[in-house]
Amino acid sequence: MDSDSNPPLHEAYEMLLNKTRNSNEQSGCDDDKVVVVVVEDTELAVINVRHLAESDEVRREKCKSEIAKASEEWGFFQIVNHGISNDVFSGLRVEREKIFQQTFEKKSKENTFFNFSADSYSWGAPSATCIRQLSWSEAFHIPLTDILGSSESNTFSSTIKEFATEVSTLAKTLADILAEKMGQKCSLFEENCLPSSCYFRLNRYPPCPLASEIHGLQPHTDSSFLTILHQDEVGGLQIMKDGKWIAVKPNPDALLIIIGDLFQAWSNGVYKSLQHRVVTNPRLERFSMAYFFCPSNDTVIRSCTEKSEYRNFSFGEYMQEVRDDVQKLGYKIGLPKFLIR
Ligand SMILES: O=C(O)CCC(=O)C(=O)O
Ligand SMILES: [Fe+2]
Repeated sequence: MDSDSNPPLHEAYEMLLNKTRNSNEQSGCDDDKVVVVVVEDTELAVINVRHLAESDEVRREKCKSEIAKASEEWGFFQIVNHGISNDVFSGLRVEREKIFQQTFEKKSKENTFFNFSADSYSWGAPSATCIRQLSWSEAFHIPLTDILGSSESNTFSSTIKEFATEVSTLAKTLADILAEKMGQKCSLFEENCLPSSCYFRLNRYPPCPLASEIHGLQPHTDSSFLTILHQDEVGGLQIMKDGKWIAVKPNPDALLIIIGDLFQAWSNGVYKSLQHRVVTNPRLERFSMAYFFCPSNDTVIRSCTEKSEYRNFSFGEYMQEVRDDVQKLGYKIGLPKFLIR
């Protein structure tokens, strides 16, 4: 990628390094290195979702149970035969290239061609106060309402629209299965998680010569009900299980499903919102794209169980807390703030 396109990550790194050297402030940054922990490269569950369309009920139910079990035990699974065509992904790759190749200056400004607001673009973690909070990456985080609601016609918006239509059906199918396995038949997703309330994110991780020291993306949970993630062949995604980071081997045929905070709150902790992070690569550029299955801002998330660990909250309120914490602290707190004490 052209040097004009890259965000000033090196400068941000130097600045944070100097800041750490010159100050004794701790501010949640007591450990300025990425903690090196055991990484196991295991075979993670791969679920063939074609079975959901089978006439044989036993096979259908078995597949649904696998989905629920993985969401309870891991908060993560991979799916194959998901029905989203390779053509859609090829189209997305072309558009992604175009959008990241623009100059950094252009990316950071309001973009009328792509119809994005300036805050769709982010890089490096702007409110990082120490190196541990720096993410060696850039991203476009796009509210799908900006694209689906626009009459703008260009290859970027038509490719995203096509993807959004296919992926939203998949997301809703998975969410309905998870609700059914909690004994709930509800209209929550049908009524509140419309394609236009969801988000699409394009991530780019430039090669990082300081690989062992910095994250590509700092550890976090997703604020969605669930996330559908596509990663390229480079690798770097790690998930947290029983206190260990586990590397997710790239599988070109699979999509990754990550349970987010809203499902954890809604299921009162039965489904686990998964901590994950991306580690950098010293030589290779990496890309990923994520679809966040989210409700409208005014949707109230209340547990489907009689008693809940979490108080009720609206999605809008939740996101506001997340934004405020990231701004103030450099990182997200998320669900622990909503625990009933
Ligand atoms: O790049 C990846 O593999 C993970 C991206 C991610 O976690 C996110 O965008 O929330
Ligand atoms: Fe994530």
